[in-house]
Amino acid sequence: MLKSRGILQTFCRYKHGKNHWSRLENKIYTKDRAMANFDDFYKNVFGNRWNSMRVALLCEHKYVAMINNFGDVEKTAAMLERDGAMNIRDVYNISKKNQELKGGPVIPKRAKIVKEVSEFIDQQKEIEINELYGEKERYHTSDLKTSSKTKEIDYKKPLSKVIEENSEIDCNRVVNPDFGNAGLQEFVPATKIKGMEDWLLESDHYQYYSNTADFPLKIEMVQEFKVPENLQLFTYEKGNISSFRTPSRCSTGVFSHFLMDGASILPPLALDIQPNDYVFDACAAPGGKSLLMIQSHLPKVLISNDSSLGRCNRLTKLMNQFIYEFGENKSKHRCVIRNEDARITSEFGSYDKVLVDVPCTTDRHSVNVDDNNIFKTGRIKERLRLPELQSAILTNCIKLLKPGGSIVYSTCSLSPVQNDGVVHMALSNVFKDHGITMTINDLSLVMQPFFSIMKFENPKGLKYGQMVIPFLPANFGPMYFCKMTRNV
Ligand SMILES: C[S@@+](CC[C@H](N)C(=O)[O-])C[C@H]1O[C@@H](n2cnc3c(N)ncnc32)[C@H](O)[C@@H]1O
Repeated sequence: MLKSRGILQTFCRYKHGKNHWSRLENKIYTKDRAMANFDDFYKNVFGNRWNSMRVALLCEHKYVAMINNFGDVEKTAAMLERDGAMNIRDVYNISKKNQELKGGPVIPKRAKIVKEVSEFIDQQKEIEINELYGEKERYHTSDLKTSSKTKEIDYKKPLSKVIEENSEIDCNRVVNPDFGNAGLQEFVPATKIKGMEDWLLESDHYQYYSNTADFPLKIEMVQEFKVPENLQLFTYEKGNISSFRTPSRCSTGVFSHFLMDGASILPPLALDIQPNDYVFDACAAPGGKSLLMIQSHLPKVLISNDSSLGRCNRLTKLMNQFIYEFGENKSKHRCVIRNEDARITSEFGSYDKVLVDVPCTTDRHSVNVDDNNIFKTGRIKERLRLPELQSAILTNCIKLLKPGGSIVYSTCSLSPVQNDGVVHMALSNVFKDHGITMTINDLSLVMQPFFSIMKFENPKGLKYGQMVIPFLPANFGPMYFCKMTRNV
């Protein structure tokens, strides 16, 4: 009797409990919310191409293997070659040579689509601002648009004159007081959407791509790019979905190789670190990109910084697993782990190279894993504030550069707001607040030899940076990165 009651209770729990199949079927998982959000936003940005990116994001992720120079290098290289992997430096050099034999690379063009996208977003913006804030706001927004259009900056003028005139433009503008001093209006601050969080989608409140740059800007095409001699990075060719062996312990006790998203190698490589450079990795944890920079043996000093203590601990653990005697002899490896908010680091003018790999919507993670997902209902404000956080980190990190020093900004998001939009905001901030001007280093030419192993977004669709997009035969990314150099 007792036994049958137990069975009945279990049955009822199963039938009516939270794990009942009908409940599970109807449950909206956080990763589904993330996908619904991306479907809404990215379809408008990428059109039909979003469908193939979407499939790739949901399928198995592709990795590259970085050989650990503190382990048994030859043995690991031989093992990877035996398994059919190719050295990325060889792939790059051969592709480059082939391009030259075919008459040289095609000079890429930018920014046609940007205009179309921005026009579309402008229309959206008008409609949505009216809906959210009423007619009064339309008056302000259109006023702001006209005033910024009527007074264009002449970039050939001396900097001091430009600053003087720029401040005059600011004074003449009708700035919407509800939007703070955001003259460029890239996005509505998260504080302005209080109470609307439940139904807000990404594209409902962000406004980006201000076509008018109210700062002087030079764009230079980078002509030279090299994978450093000390780095041994291996990949399988496009279409080959073999996976790498699990790293094993070497005779020195460290792991043989490190597996990372293939597109993640590009931001630190784009930095083009030179021997004896002082390097700052602003958002370093869990540490893949810092590890790559250490493996190149190029930096004189690398400060690997992260604002999260827990993640700094993960970073230290990673370094101990891959760098021989890291804990005992940090000075030998010239790598220092620091736990600081990169928005307030104040070593201004100190670094030759800075990497800013910011927290973002981590698109691939968000559509696949519920845990630690930024699309959780409780994290809406944090998510909507991301562009503010990203631009504050980038703005401060630009100030850490020596004149002539370079910075690479990167995200693993497809969102134009978090990518070109944040770069635009930071360029505007450093000019307006500190008179710092930057040159965009356009990497679209030197990235072309990577086309044989990764899928890149057409530079026409981007304003400042490059982007590796998810693609089934080469399922890396997404990874956006933009290189800039501080003018003297
Ligand atoms: C995308 S992850 C960085 C990944 C890392 N670069 C790598 O290659 O492994 C972003 C990191 O930024 C850190 N972060 C967030 N806000 C920060 C801030 N204000 N200053 C410094 N780090 C921050 C997070 O703790 C997180 O570890």
